[in-house]
Amino acid sequence: MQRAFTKMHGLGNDFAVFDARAQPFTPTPAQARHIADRRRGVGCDQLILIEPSTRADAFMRIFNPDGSEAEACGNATRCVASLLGRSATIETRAGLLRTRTIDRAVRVDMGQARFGWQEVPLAYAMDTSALPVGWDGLAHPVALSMGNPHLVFIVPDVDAVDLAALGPVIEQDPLFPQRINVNIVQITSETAVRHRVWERGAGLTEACGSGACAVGAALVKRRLTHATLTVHMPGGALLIEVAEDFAVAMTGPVATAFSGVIKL
Ligand SMILES: N[C@H](CCC[C@H](N)C(=O)O)C(=O)O
Repeated sequence: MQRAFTKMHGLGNDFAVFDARAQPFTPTPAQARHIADRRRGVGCDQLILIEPSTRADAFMRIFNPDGSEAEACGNATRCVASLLGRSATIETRAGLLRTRTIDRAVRVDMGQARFGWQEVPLAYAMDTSALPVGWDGLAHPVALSMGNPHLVFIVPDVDAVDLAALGPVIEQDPLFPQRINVNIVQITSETAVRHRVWERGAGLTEACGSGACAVGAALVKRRLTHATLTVHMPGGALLIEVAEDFAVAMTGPVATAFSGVIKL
């Protein structure tokens, strides 16, 4: 079987996007791993499927390179929104997301950050605004869900953290029944931060949209920054706006690299 795809990225967080609205396609975990493989397949941080939806302009499914399916993907939501036109509603497992494309930037209402321990989820009850846990100098993170699970550690210097070593250990800790995305953030001013991420099921990526939203919500929860802030990641920056009810909006660029066909 041959399948056409569009290779896109949001700040270097890259995706193989398959439009499955006309031709249904559900990759097996092995096929998702093959497509994401940067030597044997297309190569991407996530495989994205656009499917029909009865509630929105499209349903978006998200597969990590390890074959696991995720509930949310901020950067891919911006990419798919840019394919659907000026303002679109996209349904994911996390719910309905409203998007608006203004020139080359896309704004996504990513929904409310959820801080309940069962919403993250954690394996048992804890104060999610400062978990009483630590790993090699990373301590007292904020735990929350943006539809997908996130941990946010506030650190003095993001470059001093060996995230490649610590990320997988924390991601797989039994405290997180569905594993977790591991974010570290350094506050550089009231309205700007530096962010690095170890993504669940994907590892280190250049940027993480839901992670940037989680960072904004965590810092506002801890009253450490302004509610509108710029999150700087290795691949570029996102504007994050956190509302009173912890609804989070994210605005940033998208790019299409090329189209292709892969044999499965
Ligand atoms: N690895 C994430 C999904 C992709 C998130 C990221 N690429 C984004 O832009 O939000 C997870 O398993 O929850």
